[in-house]
Amino acid sequence: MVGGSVPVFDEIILSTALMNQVISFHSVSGTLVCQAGCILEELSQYVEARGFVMPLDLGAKGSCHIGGNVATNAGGLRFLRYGSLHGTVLGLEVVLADGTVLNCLSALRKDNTGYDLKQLFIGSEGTLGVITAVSIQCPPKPRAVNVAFLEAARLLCPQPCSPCSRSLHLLHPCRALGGFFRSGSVHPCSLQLWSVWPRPPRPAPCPAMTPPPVPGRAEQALCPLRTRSLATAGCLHASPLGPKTPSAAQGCPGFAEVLQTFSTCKGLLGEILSAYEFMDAECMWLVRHHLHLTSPVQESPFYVLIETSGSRAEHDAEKLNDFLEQALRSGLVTDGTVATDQMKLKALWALRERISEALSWDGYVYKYDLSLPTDTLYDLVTDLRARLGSQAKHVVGYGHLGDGNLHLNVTSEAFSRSLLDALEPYVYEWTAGHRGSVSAEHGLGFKKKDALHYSKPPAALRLMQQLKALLDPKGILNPYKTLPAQA
Ligand SMILES: O=C(O)CC[C@@H](O)C(=O)O
Ligand SMILES: [Zn+2]
Repeated sequence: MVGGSVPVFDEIILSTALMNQVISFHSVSGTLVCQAGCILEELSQYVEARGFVMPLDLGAKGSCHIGGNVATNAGGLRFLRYGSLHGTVLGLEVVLADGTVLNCLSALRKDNTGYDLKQLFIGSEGTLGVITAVSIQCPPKPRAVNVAFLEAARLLCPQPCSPCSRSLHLLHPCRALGGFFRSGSVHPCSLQLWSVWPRPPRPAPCPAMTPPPVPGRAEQALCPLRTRSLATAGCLHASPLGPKTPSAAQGCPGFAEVLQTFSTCKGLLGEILSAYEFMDAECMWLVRHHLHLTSPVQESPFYVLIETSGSRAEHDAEKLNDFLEQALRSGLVTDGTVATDQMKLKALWALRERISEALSWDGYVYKYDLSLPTDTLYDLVTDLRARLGSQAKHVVGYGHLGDGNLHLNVTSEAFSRSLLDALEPYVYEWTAGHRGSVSAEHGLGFKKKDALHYSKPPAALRLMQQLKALLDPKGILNPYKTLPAQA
């Protein structure tokens, strides 16, 4: 993503792949101590067999090493629940540039003895030392995991109908025309719609809705009190949220609902909420077109994936039902599916996790990984669509909304200098203008190092240079990366 581990000029590649042993695991505390070359997925399987989980999970889990995860301070899909590696890593063994083995491989939860040196190496991208072993706190394995994949709503029937006043809202007559209720009724991927609830009899179509002109194309239906087709959205008639701010409502219809769903979700799911991810309609198009994945919900400008992880299935299901009921009743969400079994969970996660892969099939990809205040996070995407026009093939936004992390990706048939010039420094300036970060979770590597000053003041850059000079005076550790040539 940022070329952090890619040799560019005269580097020597150092692989820790053979350092792949678990050193110890404490079955009461859940503290895992292992060598740096252990593959994340293998560690996950190891600790899961003992009733724990790794505090991080990434799309790249099948190949990435824990040492690299720590060196890059990888974020990923469990960040919302378990936080940053700055919190879960208890200790590190690091080889310094002069060959000193710095053994700070503590397994203690509390150790307030002076500077917390391990923190310097977490996220340093190998520029200050080579991580050779990691001590990490693993949380207990949740006994119940649910994933809900939802269509963020911008469609509300202006006429409340009695048959759909509770959780059956999903069977709102307006929706009976589309989605899972089309002929066949069960989606090819066989995910059951709201399998947590019994399926009620199908109600008659709502008279307030015009039937879709083409059978099965429910997205073309027009609500008479709305001005635009459901596919293009934009009509906020009867929105449960009332008037929106221009940025959230006019800039990107539907995103206000994504945000409001997140607030509702935090309030109602509380401690069992473990992921809140979002993707826009173009992402869905890409995974469908390039990877042939099928969407379990109808066309929508935005989709959200919510994961809960808890210790008692009934308790979690009850909480999730309450949340879904509220989200559906208030019209924040209009369609969705819930999964509890492994295969279905994976199928839903794949829609989100494989966006990056789908993008790489689309052409040349310009990638940005930004931290932004959530309420303005998507404005950059809409702004760029207008700015780039037909120069770009796709401008997409997705990411870890729960962490305020936008993955902004732009594709074009081939690399274009003029497109890059339209993107940079514009994206960085926009981000700095909103007090965001130019790298939320992927680091700076080779490609983003010169953008560091957009997120750090000159004094911080100077201190970083001084630390580098102190720990690696000859500049042999991951040279040309992370720090700009001149502070
Ligand atoms: O490719 C990207 O833009 C992000 C990749 C990864 O961090 C993800 O969340 O899918
Ligand atoms: Zn990510």
